[in-house]
Amino acid sequence: MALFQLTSPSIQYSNSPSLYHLKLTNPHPNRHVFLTPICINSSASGAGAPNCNRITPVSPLYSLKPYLESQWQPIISGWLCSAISVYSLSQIVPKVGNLSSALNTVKPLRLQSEVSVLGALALIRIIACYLQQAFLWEAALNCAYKVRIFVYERVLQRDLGFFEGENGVSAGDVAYRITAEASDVADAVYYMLNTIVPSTLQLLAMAARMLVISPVLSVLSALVIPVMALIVGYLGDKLRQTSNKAHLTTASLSAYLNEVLPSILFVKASNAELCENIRFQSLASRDLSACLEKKKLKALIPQIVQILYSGALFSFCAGSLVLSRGSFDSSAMISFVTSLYLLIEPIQDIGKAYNELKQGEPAVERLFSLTRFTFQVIENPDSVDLDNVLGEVGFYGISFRYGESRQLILDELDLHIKAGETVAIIGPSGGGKTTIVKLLLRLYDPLCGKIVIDGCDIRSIRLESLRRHVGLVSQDIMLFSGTLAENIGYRDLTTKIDMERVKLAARIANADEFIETLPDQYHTNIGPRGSVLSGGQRQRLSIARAVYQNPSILVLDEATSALDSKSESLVRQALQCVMQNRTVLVIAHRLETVLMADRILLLDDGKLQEMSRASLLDAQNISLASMAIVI
Ligand SMILES: Nc1ncnc2c1ncn2[C@@H]1O[C@H](COP(=O)(O)OP(=O)(O)OP(=O)(O)O)[C@@H](O)[C@H]1O
Repeated sequence: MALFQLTSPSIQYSNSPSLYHLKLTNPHPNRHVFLTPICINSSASGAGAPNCNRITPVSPLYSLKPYLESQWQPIISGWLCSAISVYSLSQIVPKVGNLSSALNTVKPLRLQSEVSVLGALALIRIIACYLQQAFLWEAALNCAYKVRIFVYERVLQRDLGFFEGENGVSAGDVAYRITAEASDVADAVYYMLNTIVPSTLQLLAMAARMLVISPVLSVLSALVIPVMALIVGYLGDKLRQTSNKAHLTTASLSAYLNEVLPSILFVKASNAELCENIRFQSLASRDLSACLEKKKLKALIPQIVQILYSGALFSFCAGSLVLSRGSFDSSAMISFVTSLYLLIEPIQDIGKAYNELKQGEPAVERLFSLTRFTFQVIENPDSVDLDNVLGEVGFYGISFRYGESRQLILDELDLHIKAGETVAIIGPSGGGKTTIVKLLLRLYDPLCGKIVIDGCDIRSIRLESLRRHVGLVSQDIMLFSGTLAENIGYRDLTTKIDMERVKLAARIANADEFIETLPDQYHTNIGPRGSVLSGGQRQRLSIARAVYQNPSILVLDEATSALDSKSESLVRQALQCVMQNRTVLVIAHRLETVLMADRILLLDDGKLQEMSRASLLDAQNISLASMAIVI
């Protein structure tokens, strides 16, 4: 996480009333940071006070500036090639005129030399054009690559609250933005780079040549440009709107697929293929209409440019014949018309680039909107690393709720767990047991109260250090495509997985017995989300992963819920072994697992109360059952 210090004592105003500049210094100078410029619109507040509710980006494309700057080398190379290409084109045009007079005079030697010079120039232009496109695509794709990397890094930094709850952003939407929309950004950047210099150069070169031949006709032909600009501008704005709509419909399609396909087992078991087909068709048809509208508009803009300019070309050709009678020779006439024709090409390119930019704008905006946020869980710049953790945990006066309008889930809750102790928390479904775990991992911060580990407030511990010392076996088993070893040694995935530790962890979690029966043992690929494994095997694998991490505090959130009784007893033996050297917080619904704990606490109405084993057993069939506690 990059924290910035505001060094300017006050906000400085620029000449523009709608822009404020903040001076920020990065206290981590060795870390590369991109800032997204924003404009704070103060018009509603008057007297220059910034209205923080009305923060809008200066322009979505402006966010790309630092990425473009980092690609200056291929950009300059591409533009140099375009200058060579335009120069050769500007030499070709008069040569075409000369060729026509050479044809008239029928001088074979002159004809031969004109043809060879023209051929050489054409070859130079072809090579330069190719290199120009290659360099500019390199810059555009590198730019999109860097944007992707940055956006994904920021997405991973976002608080858990961004991904869950009623306003949570779906994984499919995020995936669509980082894949497809980032590709749209590459296209927009390419067309922008290809227009700024190459098309402008060609336009200027051809316009200069026309001016030399006939200033009057040139000025007349230039009159068409403002008319075109107005029409294209209007259509471009429409294109941006339809493009935004198309991005949203495709993103919802992607979000839908990301939600349903991982649950294919349930869909099939519920005979829901037809229903899902209907839901998909409805989303796909909305996407179809939006994309069709966008494509039609995209196809229309260059055609309008072409019609306008072809009409102009026709009128000017006819006009030039009348006006220039006697004043143009045939070669000047051919040069003028060729220049005019070649002037259309960059104008069309500008039209296309404008299309791409308008289409890319919403993509850039949606991508960078993922990166603009304020942390809810803030890491204190002075936070410390914990080296050796004994595992004493304390919750003092903790209150918490998800969102201001919601009711309290935890209400001044107190909990003290001694180092090395195993505590089981039971309680009604939805009572807040998992929420306690989220708070311990600092995935959310409590409204009030404090949580301490070995006497140290977790707000003053570096998040990475805190989460290294607290291992979690969660309710939803999270496994990734890859081998068994990669899943167990997940912590060291990008460094070096210690195979000895992997095997030891698998043995402790009683996962080794099934792993060793597999053909590739620890190197067996477990498929998407561990689909080749049974529920019990997946659960033991996730326990092995927590054991590999060797945390001082282990949280088992219903870790044995998916096990059959044989596996559960195997895992229970394993857990007993794991529990010996660490603090364990068990959230369990199974009586056997609960009874493994040193202490049992009941979470009810946001508060914890201790239960004796005897009362737990007594109450098993009466009051606990009436509180909807599953044991
Ligand atoms: N991200 C969230 N946004 C809004 N509400 C949430 C969120 N996560 C959980 N809740 C709500 O908070 C309450 C407590 O949830 P929690 O998952 O902590 O319960 P639990 O005791 O672990 O339940 P279970 O035993 O069924 O897993 C529930 O009512 C749940 O609907």
